[in-house]
Amino acid sequence: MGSIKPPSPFVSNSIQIPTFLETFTFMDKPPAPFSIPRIQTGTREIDALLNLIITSTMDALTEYKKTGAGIPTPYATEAHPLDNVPDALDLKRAIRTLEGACEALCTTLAQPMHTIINRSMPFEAQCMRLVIGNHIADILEQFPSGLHVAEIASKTKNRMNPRKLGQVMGLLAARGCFREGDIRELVRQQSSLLVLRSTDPVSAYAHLSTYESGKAITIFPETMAIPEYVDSETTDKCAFTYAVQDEEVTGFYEWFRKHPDLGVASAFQRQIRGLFTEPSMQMFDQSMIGITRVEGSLSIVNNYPWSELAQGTTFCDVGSGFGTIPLALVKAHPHLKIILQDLPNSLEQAKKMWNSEYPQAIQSGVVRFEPLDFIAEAPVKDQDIYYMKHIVHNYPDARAIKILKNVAAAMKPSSVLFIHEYVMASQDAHENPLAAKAPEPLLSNYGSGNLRKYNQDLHMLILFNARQRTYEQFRGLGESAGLELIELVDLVEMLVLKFRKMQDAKADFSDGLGMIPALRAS
Ligand SMILES: C[S@@+](CC[C@H](N)C(=O)[O-])C[C@H]1O[C@@H](n2cnc3c(N)ncnc32)[C@H](O)[C@@H]1O
Repeated sequence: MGSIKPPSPFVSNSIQIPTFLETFTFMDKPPAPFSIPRIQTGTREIDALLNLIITSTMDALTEYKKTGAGIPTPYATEAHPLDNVPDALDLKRAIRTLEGACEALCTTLAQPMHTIINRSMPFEAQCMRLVIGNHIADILEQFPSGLHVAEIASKTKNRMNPRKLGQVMGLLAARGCFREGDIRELVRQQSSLLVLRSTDPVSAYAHLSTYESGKAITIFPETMAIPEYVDSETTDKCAFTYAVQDEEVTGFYEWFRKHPDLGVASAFQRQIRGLFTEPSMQMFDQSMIGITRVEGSLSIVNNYPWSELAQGTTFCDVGSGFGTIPLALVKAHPHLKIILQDLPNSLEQAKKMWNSEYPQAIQSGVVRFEPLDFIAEAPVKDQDIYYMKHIVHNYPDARAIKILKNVAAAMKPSSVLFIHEYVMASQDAHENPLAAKAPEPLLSNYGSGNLRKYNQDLHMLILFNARQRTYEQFRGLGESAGLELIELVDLVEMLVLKFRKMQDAKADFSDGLGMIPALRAS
């Protein structure tokens, strides 16, 4: 037997790999350019991944440093310093690389069977649903130093079985949610779990993902072999409607309206401030507020030159839900005038929310509420800006084009339409001029660093037979509706695509798509 050579020692180019603390102190002295140690393991790709992990960690730490709130620790129990910051684009950028690199390193070094089986057991989603539905985070919040799982179980509505709840909490603790104490059954609240309290919209979004979407994803593989479903492009023949086929609903939204007592609604209806009339839809709207926070959509408020727009510029949110974005916008830029348009029920809820959050906007007429069925009719005419977030992704192409044509019909020549959506990576890396190019050796789409985008794509598939689209697909949809794409705003996780009515001259894309320089993707 030949001798086995010992692995060569890891050399870190004369500089020791700094601990986070040392690194942070180092960065505290601005004039000194900080140098990242070059790690040499003997494998170029591994070195590159390790370096990405270090540099992106430093970038994330810098963001915490900027807030002055300090760096979160894994077991902190207080509110997370950046959880409610509307504009955390630089942190998002750092985490995208960090997650992509960490996962790439693990999947490179782990045995493939380890990776495959881990991916095949997404049990935590249903454990999360159980925990949300039983208000475990609300119970734990009353006991900052922790509570025995048997006591938690005894405080739940149906007095859950403590042993079984313990198993559920054990898995969630292993996945970074909740924290087990020194005695296994002592469970403490962790800061990340504060968002699971029933008053937090992120919790509504998590419940939607695990209950309604959970039903659909479980049955989805079967639908890929059922003749009426396999090639269906309509919302009444998707995985979700198959999962609830006994009820003969025509789609997701109809099911919601029929079930004020199920899903997201049942988990929350007693917790919400009594503002709303229709619990299921109120909770859907809550979950939309949750997703708005998670995906960082509010960063549009700080990353577009709203203040340069003329006094009285009109902004019409088509399919507004609560109108979370215009609410934040008009608070920051009171010279804008807002119209919210949605189906009558949703609009009633929106009006109540604005009345509670910003009544002066209603009193002064800065905001108006105009019912609309965007499939059957055009929105209010001649607005300066039309805005649609998470609307186009709910519909297969034919429907999406119909909706866009209705918007185009309302637009005057100077109007613009903002479509705020996830934009998928396309086969052609050059197709989307703003697509952030992931550093090597990450996958060009950042791999797991962009996981939510891919999950959202599946979400649209199973609930609506729809999809998230590529830049090129958006441009094509726009052209089919008489709209041309003239500008993009990169918000890291999502993009805003700006269209105008098709004019004789094509837009000039040579200058970064007419981007305002400050908004160009980094
Ligand atoms: C996915 S939600 C997005 C809500 C909001 N834009 C946001 O991002 O938070 C879709 C919205 O479209 C509304 N909607 C569905 N069908 C509609 C229709 N035919 N006409 C007008 N609004 C509709 C729903 O009521 C809901 O508020």
